Amino acid sequence: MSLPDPISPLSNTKSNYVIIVAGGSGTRMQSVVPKQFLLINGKPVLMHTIEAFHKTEANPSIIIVLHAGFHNYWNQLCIEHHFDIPFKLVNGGETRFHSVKNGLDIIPDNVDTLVAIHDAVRALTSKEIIDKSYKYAAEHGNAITAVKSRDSVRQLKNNISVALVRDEIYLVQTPQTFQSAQIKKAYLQPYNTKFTDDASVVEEMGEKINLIEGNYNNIKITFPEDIAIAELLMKC
Ligand SMILES: Nc1ccn([C@@H]2O[C@H](COP(=O)(O)OP(=O)(O)OP(=O)(O)O)[C@@H](O)[C@H]2O)c(=O)n1
Ligand SMILES: C[C@](O)(CO)[C@H](O)COP(=O)(O)O
Repeated sequence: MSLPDPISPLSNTKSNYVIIVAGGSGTRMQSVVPKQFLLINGKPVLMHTIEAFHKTEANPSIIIVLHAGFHNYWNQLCIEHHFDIPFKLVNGGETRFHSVKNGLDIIPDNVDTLVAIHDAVRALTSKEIIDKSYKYAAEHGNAITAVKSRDSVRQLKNNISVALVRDEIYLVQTPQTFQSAQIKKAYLQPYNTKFTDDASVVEEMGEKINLIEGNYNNIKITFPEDIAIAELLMKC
């Protein structure tokens, strides 16, 4: 376990990175501590997420983005749970965009590498999907995990709803993995509220966005009932 050291850059000892963003406050969860610290089957959500990346072939250097006020709390949790996977802690930002940017800042500029960006609260991603995303991004510049909509979809505009072609609708998840030069350049752009994920930031530069198959179990833990759902899904 590394101690909080938010400013020093990482040395380039490995070729892959993952930035796990855990800088949110979880307002919709309405829990006493932010949802990334809640327990799934006895272990904090964030630890499950880190473990998912640690057991991959990509074996990335792990950057955790957390609000400064929670660094000590997290380090205490690591001691309690005997959690010894190495990581680097970085301060969270005002929005998800700013948190990702803080993570990117400690990845050296002069290194041609791959960077996966992942929500701490998507603890149910899989080893296979993570490895596939690094491999695909290495060949094509980026790889964005997504699943096809299982429901019919309508768009509502000016009080008129229109059916969309369901087979053309994908629901976007994380990991979203990029060649480092591409994602670092994209995050030099000023913040825009339309940036709801990393693909939308890269797309703004005119880059093609490549979708790869995600998994339906990879829910974003958002509302109180999602903890119970995640516990069940993890046992499946
Ligand atoms: N300033 C922020 C806001 C969000 N996130 C992270 O981005 C991911 C997706 O965000 P979301 O599910 O919206 O988390 P919260 O912002 O915590 O939740 P809420 O919107 O309910 O407040 C989470 O892992 C969250 O910790 C972050 O790192 N920094
Ligand atoms: C990045 C993301 O998880 C892709 O689905 C999602 O856009 C995050 O959205 P939020 O508004 O930060 O919950």
